[in-house]
Amino acid sequence: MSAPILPARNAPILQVRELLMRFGGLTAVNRVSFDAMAGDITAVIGPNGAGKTTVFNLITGFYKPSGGEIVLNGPGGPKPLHATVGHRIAQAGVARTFQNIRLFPGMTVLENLLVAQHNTLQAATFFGIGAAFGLGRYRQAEREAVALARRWLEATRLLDRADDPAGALPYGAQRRLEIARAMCTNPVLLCLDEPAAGLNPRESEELAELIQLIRAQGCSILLIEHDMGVVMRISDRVVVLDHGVKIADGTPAEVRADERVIAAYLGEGDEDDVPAAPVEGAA
Ligand SMILES: Nc1ncnc2c1ncn2[C@@H]1O[C@H](COP(=O)(O)OP(=O)(O)OP(=O)(O)O)[C@@H](O)[C@H]1O
Repeated sequence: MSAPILPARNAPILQVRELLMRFGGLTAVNRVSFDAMAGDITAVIGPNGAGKTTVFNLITGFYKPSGGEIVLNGPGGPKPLHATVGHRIAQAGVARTFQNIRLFPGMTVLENLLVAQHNTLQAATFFGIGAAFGLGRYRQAEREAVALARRWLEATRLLDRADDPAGALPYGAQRRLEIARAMCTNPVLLCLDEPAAGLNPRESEELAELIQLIRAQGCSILLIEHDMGVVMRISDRVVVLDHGVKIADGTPAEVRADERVIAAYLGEGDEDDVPAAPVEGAA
């Protein structure tokens, strides 16, 4: 598998410009602009209803914006995601996970990862014709798909559960499987929507390590997360939304010292979520 040609670190992998999303009379995302740098973990945070998931849904093609631009600087050059249909966005190298886990619970763990590679397998086998005739090219593509799945099962510590139904895994393991499935599409940008939701502190710590491992392998990450311990520890840059508007954008240290950010969280009654620094040595 040849490595995709990507922008150098410190060049944007994703450029969001004046992004606008209206639902009837409600402006959920109001002219938001930010860059996500190649090789970075960029967090998008904000109180409930700030517009975070809507931004993700716009980047990944679930919604079409009312205005503005989203450009991915992927292996094939700049791609205007705002004018690209959802499955083409996935093919361009953007993968995502969801707030609510969306696996195939009756399929095995391994099968969930092979289904994620369906498009690659089809393309390698002349849309299934090769498979029907048992062509070598199909078997080769299948071997590569299983090898990629095994690699991510190892990274997510799920290899020993490969043959179990996905629905039988504990919650934290299902969250890791969702990430493994997204990584089996070989993305250049991974969008994680609240990956730490429902995890205990040890699982959150392991998740933070997994996200850092993914970044170390050259995949840029966009992260929505309410767990400020995770966000402040692993993010290179933090974008803060409030009522659909960007109110801050900077390093974790800059953002947590920002008066507007503190006021936005306190104003929403989410005092527990105020982005304070993680306490050293805390469990
Ligand atoms: N499909 C939709 N139709 C109408 N309104 C929507 C739709 N999706 C989101 N909204 C509204 O847009 C606003 C932003 O919602 P969004 O889910 O993006 O916020 P969020 O920051 O992800 O919140 P949370 O942290 O609670 O998940 C909210 O007022 C929400 O009710």
